[in-house]
Amino acid sequence: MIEVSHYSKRYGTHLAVADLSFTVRPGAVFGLLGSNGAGKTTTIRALVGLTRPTSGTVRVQGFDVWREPVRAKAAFGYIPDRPYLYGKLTARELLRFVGDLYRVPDAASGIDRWLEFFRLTDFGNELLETYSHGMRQKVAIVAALLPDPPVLIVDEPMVGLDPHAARQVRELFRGHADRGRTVLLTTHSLPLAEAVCDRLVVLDRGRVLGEGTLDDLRAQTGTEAGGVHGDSLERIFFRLLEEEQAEATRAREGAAG
Ligand SMILES: Nc1ncnc2c1ncn2[C@@H]1O[C@H](COP(=O)(O)OP(=O)(O)OP(=O)(O)O)[C@@H](O)[C@H]1O
Repeated sequence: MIEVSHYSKRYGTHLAVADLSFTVRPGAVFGLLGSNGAGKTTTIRALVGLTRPTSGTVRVQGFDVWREPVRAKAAFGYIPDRPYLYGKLTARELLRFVGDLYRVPDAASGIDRWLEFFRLTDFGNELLETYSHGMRQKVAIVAALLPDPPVLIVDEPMVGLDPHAARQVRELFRGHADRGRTVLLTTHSLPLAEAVCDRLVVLDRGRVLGEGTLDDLRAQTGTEAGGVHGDSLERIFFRLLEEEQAEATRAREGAAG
């Protein structure tokens, strides 16, 4: 379970996220969407304890990430957009380290299974500094999933993955939620969001433009109803941005006139 309540983050005078609230329940995949600079990574960084909220609270599995960081951090796996992996370790060494840290039972056979799943078995004993970007991304995904965390937090998961791996990862996230876990992801990939997310928040410049299921967003934007003929998320996303821009223009003209 993830609970974000009236979260705001200010960098100097710049308000990066303004009064954001949402809840992600077990069994759901929740998507955080938005343009560049919308505040997605800022929100993720608060959820994983890397930045302190200016105001509001963020909770993971009921633990306030700032007040009870160790308990909160034990409950989630985090896949960052640019994962840092120790280059002088092999993939197996890194994953054994993660297995020990989270006290994963029978980690060795889990590691074997994961390496095989991502076609990395032949490279398991190579140093991570020799891995390609996509291979590193796969290792970061395995490191987050090896402890089978109740909550999975993912920032831009598909960057650098080939189409086969991208499909595997999509199915992994859906499967994780379907086993009663909680998944939150940010993405620029509207097809990914459309394929796996139960609910979405669309952010722009730190503010919420829309929230809900795809059908809720269709209703909010007056786009076509759901089902096979329903509007795609892409059209809804652009409609929300257009509405926001039209409103900003009206406000500017009102202020000028
Ligand atoms: N450490 C920081 N110091 C100052 N401003 C920051 C910092 N981190 C982010 N920002 C600002 O906060 C806003 C939101 O940035 P954020 O990285 O959360 O966006 P994003 O939605 O993840 O964008 P993208 O899709 O481009 O990754 C931006 O205006 C950015 O310039």
